[in-house]
Formats: sequence, structure tokens, C-alpha cells
Amino acid sequence: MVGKTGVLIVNLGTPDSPSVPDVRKYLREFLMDGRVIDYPAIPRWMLVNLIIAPFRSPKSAKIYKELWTENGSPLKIYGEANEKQLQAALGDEYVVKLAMRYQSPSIESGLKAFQKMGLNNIIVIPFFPQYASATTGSVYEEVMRIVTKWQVIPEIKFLNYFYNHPKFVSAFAEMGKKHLEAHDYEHVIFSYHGIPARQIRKGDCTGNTCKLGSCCDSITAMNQHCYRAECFETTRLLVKELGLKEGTYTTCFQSRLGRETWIQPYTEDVVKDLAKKGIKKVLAFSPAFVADCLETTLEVGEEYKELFEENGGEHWQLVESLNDSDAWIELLVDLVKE
Ligand SMILES: C=CC1=C(C)c2cc3[nH]c(cc4nc(cc5[nH]c(cc1n2)c(C)c5CCC(=O)O)C(CCC(=O)O)=C4C)c(C)c3C=C
Ligand SMILES: [Fe+2]
Ligand SMILES: [Fe+2]
Repeated sequence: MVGKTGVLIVNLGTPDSPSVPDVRKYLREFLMDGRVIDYPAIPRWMLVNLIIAPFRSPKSAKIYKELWTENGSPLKIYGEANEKQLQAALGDEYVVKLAMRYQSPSIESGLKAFQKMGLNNIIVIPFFPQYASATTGSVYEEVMRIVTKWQVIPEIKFLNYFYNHPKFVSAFAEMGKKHLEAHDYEHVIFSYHGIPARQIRKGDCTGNTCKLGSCCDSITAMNQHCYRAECFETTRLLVKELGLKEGTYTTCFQSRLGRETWIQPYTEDVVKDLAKKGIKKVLAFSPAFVADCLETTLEVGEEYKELFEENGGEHWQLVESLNDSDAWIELLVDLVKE
């Protein structure tokens, strides 16, 4: 191999500001991605531009304003920190660039910077522990859309997932242990971002159609690309590392959008059921995210906390994400070098 290696770290993306026009622009780009709303182009355009963007943008802008810090959106702040931390950890044989799948900095700007430096080896690390077509798949598609137009297509390695990497599991477990040692929690929930159930079935090329039930209870050669099965495996590994007892934890799925059936159980149902059963103290992990963002801080940390308390719960705690922790950077170094 001649020259340096480019490392493109890619997260989902966030609006440029919490203003309604910027949130609308972000939602439009994000939801017009055919891997996110996987409808034919015309119905998708109508749904996004005539319904979701106009009605959701003001509501989303309001919650983005709560999340925003003086330095911007947490997702981007942690991404920028990770870019510097990983560059320092890898040294000058590598060039690390942050990109966002939607909005800025774009994947195209990162790849063009590598092209200008003459780098012919690129490693793409999507910041999604579990593979989903809407996230990791979309990052690949965007990278390929760009480089396939180039005269010289560089050698590119893609990281598909890291939901079961021992350092991912131990890094998240360490974040939670601090809380488990400080407080006597009765139940732990593992809340992952949901996806439409249909997208799981559509991704099943093995003929071993996922029944969205106990078939996701283990990873086999036939279901290893099933997002739901990967989430359950992350839970199992975390449960083992944390030493949790059977019956004291639940895996669930949050952030449902629209009328379709999404993968279940839904976090809001689990939260209500736990509170109604008399569970008073819950610790909540969100291990589909490596950085705190709208979906962790506000949805899990505040909305589900309110729901829990409205139904009789007393103490709810979100486990912070990997953010700018040393353990996350050590894992990233391993992912690059492996
Ligand atoms: C685990 C990663 C994610 C998956 C899988 C995912 C699927 C998915 N998301 C939507 C719709 C929305 N997601 C929104 C925010 C958002 N989603 C992820 C990650 C995954 N999404 C992150 C990290 C964020 C937060 C970004 C931030 O700026 O903090 C939003 C926008 C917020 C809102 O208006 O509620 C939408 C909309 C779909 C439809 C989908 C699967 C098909
Ligand atoms: Fe999302
Ligand atoms: Fe399954």
C-alpha cells in the first residue's frame, strides 16, 4: 500500500440550526432517501413534501431548540471531537474526516478531500452499531454514487456493523455500571431506534423470512443481516457483561414514524407496562446510538421519563452514549486496524 489511508467516519446528520427552515431542509433530504422512506419516488415525494415536512418541521424545530447548545447540535459536536480524537490516536499514516449522511459536512466533501490528497485507500465507518438499510446501507449507496463517477475508483473498505464487538459491549456496559452501582434499579430497558417491520422482511434475502418474534433470539447464518436480531444480540451481550438477571430487562424499539407497523415491542408500551406493574426505578440504555442526540437525550431521557412518571414510575435514568469517551476511540482504532 502506497501513501496514507483515508478514514471516513459517518453519522446520520442533523439540521444546520434549529430554525424551522433548516429543520425542514434536513427532514426533506433525510426522508427523501429511498432507503429511509422506501416508497416509489412519486408517493414518497408527496408524503415528504406535502405532509411530513410541512407538519413535522415546526414540532421538530421546537425540540431541536431544546437540544441545541451554544456550540450546536450534540451529534455534530461529538462527531467533530471524534474526528480529532481518532486522528490523534491513529497518527499521520491516516487522514480522518467526519461526514454526515444528510446535511453537512457531506460525504462528497470528505471523499473529494481524500481524492485531492491522492489517497487510494479508504475505510468507511458508519456510526451505526447494527446494520440497517436506512442507515449503514444508505451510507454505502451514497459513497458508491459518488466514487462510481470518478475515473479512478479508490480501494474502499466498508464496516457493516459492530453490534457484537467486545469493545463496543464493554464501552456501553461501563457507561451503565456507574449508574447500576449508584442506584438500586429494578429494571433495565434497552431501547433501539425502530424501523418499519416491512424493511426487515424486505432485507431478508435468505428465504428465512423474519417473523419478528423469537426467530430474532439468536444470530445465525440466515438472519445475520436482520436489524432486529442484531439489536437483541447487543442486548444479550450487554446483559451478560452487566450480570443482569432474567426478567429484569427488556429490549424495545423507539421513534416510530407514520402509520405502518414498526418492529416491536414499542418502547412507549414497555414503559407504560413497567410503570403499571409497579416498577419504580428504571435504567435506560440506547445502544443504537454512539452519540447523544435528539433520540437519546430528549426521547429516551425526557419523553419516556415523563411517560413513566405519569403512569406511576418514580426514578428514570438514561445511560449516556459513548460520545467522546476514550473507550469509544479505542474501539474506533480497532475497527480501523482490523
Ligand atoms: C440507529 C440508527 C437509526 C435508524 C435505524 C433510523 C431509522 C429511521 N429514522 C427515521 C426518521 C427520523 N429519525 C430522526 C432522527 C434520528 N435518527 C437517528 C438514527 C437512526 N434512524 C438519529 C441519530 C437521529 C437524530 C439526529 C439528531 O439530529 O439528533 C428524525 C428527525 C427528528 C424528528 O423529527 O423526530 C426522523 C424524522 C426513519 C423513518 C427511519 C427508518 C426507516
Ligand atoms: Fe431516525
Ligand atoms: Fe427474526
